[in-house]
This record gives sequence, C-alpha cells and structure tokens, in this order.
Amino acid sequence: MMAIGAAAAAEQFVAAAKAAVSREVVKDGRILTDEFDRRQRAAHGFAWMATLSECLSATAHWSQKRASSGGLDPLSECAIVIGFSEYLAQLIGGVPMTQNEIVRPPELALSEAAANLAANDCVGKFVLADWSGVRSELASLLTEGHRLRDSLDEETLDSFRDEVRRFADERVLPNAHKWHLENALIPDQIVQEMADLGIFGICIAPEFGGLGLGKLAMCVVTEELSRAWIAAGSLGTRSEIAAELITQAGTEAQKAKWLPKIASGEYLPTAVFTEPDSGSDLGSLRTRASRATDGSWRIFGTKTWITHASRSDLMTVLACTLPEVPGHAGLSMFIAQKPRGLSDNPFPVPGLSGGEIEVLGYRGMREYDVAFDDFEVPADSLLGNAEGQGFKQLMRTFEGARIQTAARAVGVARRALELGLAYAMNRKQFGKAIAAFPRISDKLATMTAEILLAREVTYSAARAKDADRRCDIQAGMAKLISARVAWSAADVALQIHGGNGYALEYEISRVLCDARILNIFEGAAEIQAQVVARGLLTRDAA
Ligand SMILES: Cc1cc2nc3c(=O)[nH]c(=O)nc-3n(C[C@H](O)[C@H](O)[C@H](O)COP(=O)(O)OP(=O)(O)OC[C@H]3O[C@@H](n4cnc5c(N)ncnc54)[C@H](O)[C@@H]3O)c2cc1C
Repeated sequence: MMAIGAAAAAEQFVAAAKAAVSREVVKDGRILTDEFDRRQRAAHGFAWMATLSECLSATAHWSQKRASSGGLDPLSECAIVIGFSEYLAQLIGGVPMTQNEIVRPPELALSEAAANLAANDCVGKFVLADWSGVRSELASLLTEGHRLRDSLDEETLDSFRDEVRRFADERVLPNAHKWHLENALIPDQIVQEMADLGIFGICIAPEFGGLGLGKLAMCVVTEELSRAWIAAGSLGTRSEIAAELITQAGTEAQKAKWLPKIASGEYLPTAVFTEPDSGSDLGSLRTRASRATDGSWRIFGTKTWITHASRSDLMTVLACTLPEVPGHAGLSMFIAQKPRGLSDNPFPVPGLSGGEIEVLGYRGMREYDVAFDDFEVPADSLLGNAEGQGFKQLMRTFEGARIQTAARAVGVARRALELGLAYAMNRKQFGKAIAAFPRISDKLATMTAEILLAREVTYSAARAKDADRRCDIQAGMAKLISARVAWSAADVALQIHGGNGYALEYEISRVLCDARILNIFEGAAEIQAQVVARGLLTRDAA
C-alpha cells in the first residue's frame, strides 16, 4: 500500500537525520549539552522531522486497518492523499517549526537523504502529482456534509463519545462564546453535569469511584469538550494530573482520601507549578516548604499562571523542601486543600493571596498569580510521604498530560474547521459561495487532512499508554503537532471569515485566541521539540 511504503521511506529519512545530528551532539550515548544547545535548530528540526514521520506512520497503519475492515470512507481517502503529499513535501523541502523557522534538509547535511526520499516510488506518487482535483473533491465532500470518521470501532468509546458530544452540543457550544466574552467561569451547573457524566474520573480506578477507562477514552471526551470550548476540555486536565500523581505516587491513605472526591468532581484540583522566574525550567523554582515542629508544612513563595486557582479545592503544589540539593532533586509535591474563592475574595484563607491575570483566550477557569506566605498544610499532604521526589512524580504524569493536551488541540482544530466551512459555504462574493474558490477550498481540504494526521498520532500515543508501553516521545510528538495544527486551522479559518473573523462577535475570534495557548503550556513547542530530540537521540544510543 502506497501510504505504508511512503511512511517507511520517511522513517528511513528520519534515521538519516538522527545519524547526522548524533554525529554532532552525541558522544558515547550521551548528549553533549553545549553542542546540543549550539546546534539546537538542527536538533529541533530533527525532532520535527521525526514528528511528521510519526504522523505518517500512525495514519498509514490506521488506514491499512480500516481498509481491511470495512474500507476507508471517501473523505479519509482524500485526506490521506493531501496529508501525505504535504508532510512528505515538507520533509523533502523544509519543515516549519514556527512561521519563521523552516528547517531544511541541507542544514542537517541531508540533501542526499532528501533526494532519496523524493526518489522513492511510493513517496513520488504523493509528491510528484498535482492534487488540486483531490483537494477540490475533499472540499466538495465537506460541503455535502461528509465529516472525518469519529468511530474508533469500539462500542464503549463510541457511545461515550456520542454522549459527551450531545452534552457539549446542547450545553456548552451554544454558550461558550458568550461566556468567553463575559470572562465568566464555566457555570457550576455545567461543572456538575460534567461530573455526572464521569468526566473527572475517566482514568481513576472504579474502586476509588472513577470510570476506570484509559487515555484513549480521555482523548475522545477531551476532544469533544474542547471542540465546544477549550475551557470545558481543560477543566478535567487538572483532575487528570492530580489523580495520576496520587494514583502513581500517593500512599494508600492519600488515594483513599483524595481520589473519590476528585472522581466525583466534589474537589476540583489546580496545578501549581510555574513561577515568575521558572516556567520551562522548573528545576530553578524558588517556592519553599519547610516542616514545622508539629509535623505540618509551611509554604512560602510566589506562583504564576495558575489556572482555576480560585474556584478549586485542591492544589498540587511543587515546592523545594531540600534547598541544599540543587535542581529537580530538591523538589517535593504537596496535595494541599484550600477553600473555594469568593467573588470578592479569591483566596479566603490565611497564607494564600493572589490576583487574576487577564488573558486573550482560554477563559472559563481564569488564571492567577498566587502568593504563599506561611501557608499551612497538614503533615500528610506530602505526596507519597517522600521528599525530593516531586519532579520525578510530576514527570510520570507528562505522558498522559501531553496526550490530553494533544486531544484538546484536535478538538479546537475541529471547531475551527467547522466554522471555516460554514462561513465559506454561506459567504458569497463575485456571485458565488467563496467555498467554490480553490484558495478557500484548498484551505478546508488541508485543514481536514492535518486534523486527521494529528488525531491519529494522538490516538496512537494514547493506545500505547493504555497498553502500558513507554510513550513519552510519541506523546510529546502528538502535543507538538496537534498544537501546530490547531493554531494553523484557527488562523486559516479566521482568514476564510475575512474582516468578520476579526470581530469579537464571531466565534472564530475566540477559537483563534484559544488555539494560541496550545503551543505554550504543557511544554512550550520549543521545549517539546527539545524533549523529543533528546529522547530520540538517546534511545538505543548507548
Ligand atoms: C493560559 C495559561 C495557563 C497556564 N496554566 C498553568 C497552570 O495551571 N499551572 C502552572 O503551573 N502553569 C501554568 N501555565 C504556565 C505554563 O506552563 C508556562 O507558561 C510554560 O511552561 C512556559 O513557561 P514561561 O511562560 O515561563 O516561558 P519561558 O520558560 O520563559 O519560555 C519563553 C520562551 O522561550 C522558550 N524557551 C525556554 N527555554 C528554552 C530553551 N532551552 N531552548 C529554546 N527555547 C526555550 C520557550 O519555549 C518559550 O517560547 C499557564 C500558562 C498560560 C499562558
């Protein structure tokens, strides 16, 4: 099959890229840090190349499976052709890491490997043809009402998706833009309805009141909620992180105490990690926790960008407890309870204060600066009762959190496509609907293709996680590409709206702002590329 052959050829190209970068920045299986930083563009370019290749592989395998069990629908067939031709052409000609950083094969001494890739029969079939007819066919299918296939051929997941989509369509989507413009919190009633659907306990074990489902289920739910509003898809992120921290590292008493309340939605958690001077580099954080004579802990320090800090009940706080130990090894994680904020007093408890940070998008939970000044937490709040393990404990949640963020991005991208399509079909210029012009239909076609590829790599990472396979690199790749796809889809859909897209009144203006954050949090794109590159360069390197 052409897609499988092309994906295999892309993997060979990536192997050549790995060899080229390794020669410069790896010695005896270890990264040479100074060289790696100096050659960051090449290393990150390699990570991006590997990410595109992973998208091709995941999609090729999915399409092969579909083809042998019921066949591919016409929309997916077109999307695969468009997606493969585009990503293969990027591998051969240059991969955009951001709008103004396109990494090209000669920069990594890969001219010959790129020529070999282009010369591959399967690849050639994708990149040497004019696919304008397929793009136009794909756009026509969209205008006729065809959509990307949602079914995962798993009854439980498909019916869960249907249920959550119904809820999102009826309760969230019609109000999301109004709530965004009002800078309102997601209403308590909506939070309760999400809790009733089991959304805060998807991956929590049934013995603790959760649904006991896996990351693939989490992706499906997150995608549907984020399609309606990124805030709805992100509310559960904090529950997911807190529950994973406690499940993996908590004592039995901590599990019994916190997990049922998180699963039921009675306690909404907030993740308290970032500081004004420590964002990507959490190892440098300054918040301190020290043990008092009665065994309780006292926290001092300033955190920033804390989402949902006020209306939450439980903080997962990363703080330094071993100041004599440098970097990550001195950090510990606390599960600290707090009262919910009031409208005139966001932090009604001694030792905690803070204020809201006004933001472009990603509203509904609100972001805060939070100051800890002798904030007391009980002795049993130290996660796992283990000092110096906080960063390691947090790292173990990265796979799940990145997969979840990738799913949020896919949901946002899907909404952008829906809005762009609807506008293109209704807006008439020069006597016809603008969807009839190739520069508009091409945008819709490529958006669809990119969403398919980003979604498949995200699902593939989720399946690996559910099968207990290590998937840190794949999860990072899924987050990296899905955030790019969401931003591109939102920007392009806004372009389709012309001037109206720039009006606050139109939903796409919000989707653009919501999409922008995905490249920044949960590992900024540069950090994600760094992690993917380091992971790939050291995997099997020794
Ligand atoms: C809306 C929003 C919600 C958030 N919610 C939370 C939350 O709930 N809890 C929480 O703890 N945090 C939260 N954050 C914080 C978020 O995780 C950080 O913004 C993120 O980790 C980046 O850190 P920073 O902003 O300090 O940027 P910096 O780390 O200062 O980075 C600035 C830029 O430099 C780049 N950069 C940094 N280091 C390198 C390097 N070595 N090589 C190349 N480029 C580099 C980054 O990629 C980025 O583009 C939120 C942020 C936002 C904007």
